[in-house]
Amino acid sequence: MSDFRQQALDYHAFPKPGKISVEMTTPAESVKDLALAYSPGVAEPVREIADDANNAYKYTAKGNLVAVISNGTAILGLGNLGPLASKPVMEGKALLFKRFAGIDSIDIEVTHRTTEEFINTVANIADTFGGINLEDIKAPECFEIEQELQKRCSIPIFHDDQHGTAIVTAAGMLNALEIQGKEISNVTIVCMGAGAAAIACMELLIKCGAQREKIYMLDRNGVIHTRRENLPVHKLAFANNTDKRTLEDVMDGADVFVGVSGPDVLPPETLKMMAPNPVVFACSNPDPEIRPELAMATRDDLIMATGRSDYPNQVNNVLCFPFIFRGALDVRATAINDAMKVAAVEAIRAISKEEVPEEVLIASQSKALSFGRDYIIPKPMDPRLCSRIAKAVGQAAIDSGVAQLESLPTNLQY
Ligand SMILES: NC(=O)C1=CN([C@@H]2O[C@H](COP(=O)(O)OP(=O)(O)OC[C@H]3O[C@@H](n4cnc5c(N)ncnc54)[C@H](OP(=O)(O)O)[C@@H]3O)[C@@H](O)[C@H]2O)C=CC1
Ligand SMILES: CC(=O)C(=O)O
Ligand SMILES: [Mg+2]
Repeated sequence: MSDFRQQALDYHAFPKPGKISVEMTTPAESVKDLALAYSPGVAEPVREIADDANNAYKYTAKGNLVAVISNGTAILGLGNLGPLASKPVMEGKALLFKRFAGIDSIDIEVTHRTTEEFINTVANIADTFGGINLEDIKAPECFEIEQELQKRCSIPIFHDDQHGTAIVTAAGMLNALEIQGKEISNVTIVCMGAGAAAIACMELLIKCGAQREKIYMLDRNGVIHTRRENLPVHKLAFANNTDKRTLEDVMDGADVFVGVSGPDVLPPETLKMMAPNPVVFACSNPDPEIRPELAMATRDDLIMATGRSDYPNQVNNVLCFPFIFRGALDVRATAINDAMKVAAVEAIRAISKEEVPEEVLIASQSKALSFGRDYIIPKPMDPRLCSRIAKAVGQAAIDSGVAQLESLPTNLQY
């Protein structure tokens, strides 16, 4: 067994199996404590909440609690391995919520027969939480699930693989294009993958100025074009009126490659075909569409990003989901809307251009980091992410009318 594989398994097995636990926040030592915490004292907040549901934010953990919910149908780029196998990833997301944004989070893996059954299960438990982060649910079911839950629930429902990924991709892409001296409105974009992450990334890039006609999206059957039959509706929106059919056809002269598909699908010979100064986001996890070493050895004019922590330029939704939920929870937002997403994009972009604090250099084992080819986007452990993104998102929620509080709380702990 490789060293790293064993280390990863040990990390998950010790000192206790798993990565998260539940802690008490009030004393429970004496008879008096128990009388307050449980019977008879607990009846008082019960009555208050029965009178007014908003009191759940005052007397329970709801307001700082996010459920990470999956059915395991698209676990990273590993595929449909079922709900239980997704648990390490979902515990990981819960760990990241706590570590980076102080949000208590619990993972829930749902076994279901139909999409409707999944939706009913989540809708029926939604009131327990301040927000729901849907994770690793494959397309096309993820679209119906998110839309239906948003209709049925009064808390933010956010499919991280769609919107978290799109927000970080947009922030990184706008910065990378700026460094490469290219305008988003002029670039030709190849998107490998046509699922949850791909559709949301391309839709947000279009909102940021990219032209739909200049986007070529591919799935396992090659380029998605207008003459392909039986395209599902989410792919139809990206059907390009083109004679190009293969990855090579569309990569010839392309400025941007976004990979949200699977491992090793971008051969070096194809990378060579791109226009000068290209941007390559190979974001499939854990194994990217092309390994950075290979890409950098193939040409030296590219900006390269992956979804991984162990290379420069980590384009990964970890830079978004803890902080966008922090902002949403802080103002009791009922939804996460486009205004909040754009606020997150801008906040992430801005931090990338500022001086990097010493603690971030130490945590990322870097001697120096400054805006440029190898630093297009902040490091996840940058403490500015929480305060800056959360405040921008909270304010956007207030301004766009989805916050239940009228202003940002004054006692924020970050
Ligand atoms: N860095 C990050 O932050 C994130 C990265 N990702 C990565 O993106 C990938 C997709 O995730 P997600 O969108 O949630 O999953 P989905 O199951 O919703 O979509 C997967 C898509 O990838 C396509 N695909 C898979 N393998 C290949 C291949 N060999 N060649 C061409 N297309 C392929 C599928 O094609 P078809 O439609 O034909 O089946 C499908 O369109 C994963 O690797 C995941 O790790 C996802 C979210 C965040
Ligand atoms: C990062 C992530 O959410 C994924 O790869 O699915
Ligand atoms: Mg995911």
